[in-house]
Amino acid sequence: MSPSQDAPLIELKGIRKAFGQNVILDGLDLSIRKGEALAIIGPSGTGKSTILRIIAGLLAPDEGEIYIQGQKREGLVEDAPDPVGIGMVFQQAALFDSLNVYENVGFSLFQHTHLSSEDIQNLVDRKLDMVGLPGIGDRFPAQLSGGMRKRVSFARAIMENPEDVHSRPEVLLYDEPTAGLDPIASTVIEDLIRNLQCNEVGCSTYVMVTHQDSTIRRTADRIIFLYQGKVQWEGQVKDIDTIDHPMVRQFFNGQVEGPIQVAK
Ligand SMILES: Nc1ncnc2c1ncn2[C@@H]1O[C@H](COP(=O)(O)OP(=O)(O)OP(=O)(O)O)[C@@H](O)[C@H]1O
Repeated sequence: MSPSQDAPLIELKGIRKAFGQNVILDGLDLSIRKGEALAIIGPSGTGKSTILRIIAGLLAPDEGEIYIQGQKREGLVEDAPDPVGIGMVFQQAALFDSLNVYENVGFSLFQHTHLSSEDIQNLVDRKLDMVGLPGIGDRFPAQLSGGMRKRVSFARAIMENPEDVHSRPEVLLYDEPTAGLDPIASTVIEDLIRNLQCNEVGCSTYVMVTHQDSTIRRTADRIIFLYQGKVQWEGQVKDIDTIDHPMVRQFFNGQVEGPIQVAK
């Protein structure tokens, strides 16, 4: 294997990020390989979403270097495109209240393609089927439950432009995609994330931030545990019930007492 094939797809080196006096990431190193399903876990407020925003090129670190496919990123993604597409699935993305589900999910296709309404309708129907919500295209967001709105947002986030084969990002960043969903709806989304990962030509890469035990177990291969600005533990999903790392045990057992300081 040549060195470039062997290189990580994404590499963060010595990343430091503070908001005011509050140091969130403190010399973070992280490598992500092509085809990996990585979960970043850790207590609330430890900087998991901040890492996703830095990887996506939406937020600049104060210090440190970011390499995408071996190429050093200068500035933000808006300054220079990355050599591979990196997409972020914002689960909280609000739907447009004045548009129905069909118009919301097909929004980018209406804006950026010349597809017919019928073609867009078919593509939207397929995505709604995938998120387990067939036949709701005519409804408006106000007529949906909170969980249904999240799944519609998800359907919109994974909509691809069939006129542009490159519209599908090679790396997807998921920020708490199953938060607030019931266990069955969570399973639908978890399976979908896994099924979307691999196709005939290979496996794409994703980074998952989640607090949901089922989502960690069902969507991740590798896990990093973040606390106090650094990676405290790194391992495989299969290790989480047997590893005796005190922070990992406290986290999965939901214990108040332990090395992780609980904000009271
Ligand atoms: N733009 C910002 N300005 C000021 N502080 C910020 C900003 N963005 C994030 N923070 C702070 O940085 C810290 C880390 O936030 P972040 O959202 O990355 O944590 P998280 O681990 O994803 O948390 P959670 O699990 O609760 O979603 C928090 O204390 C947050 O208040």
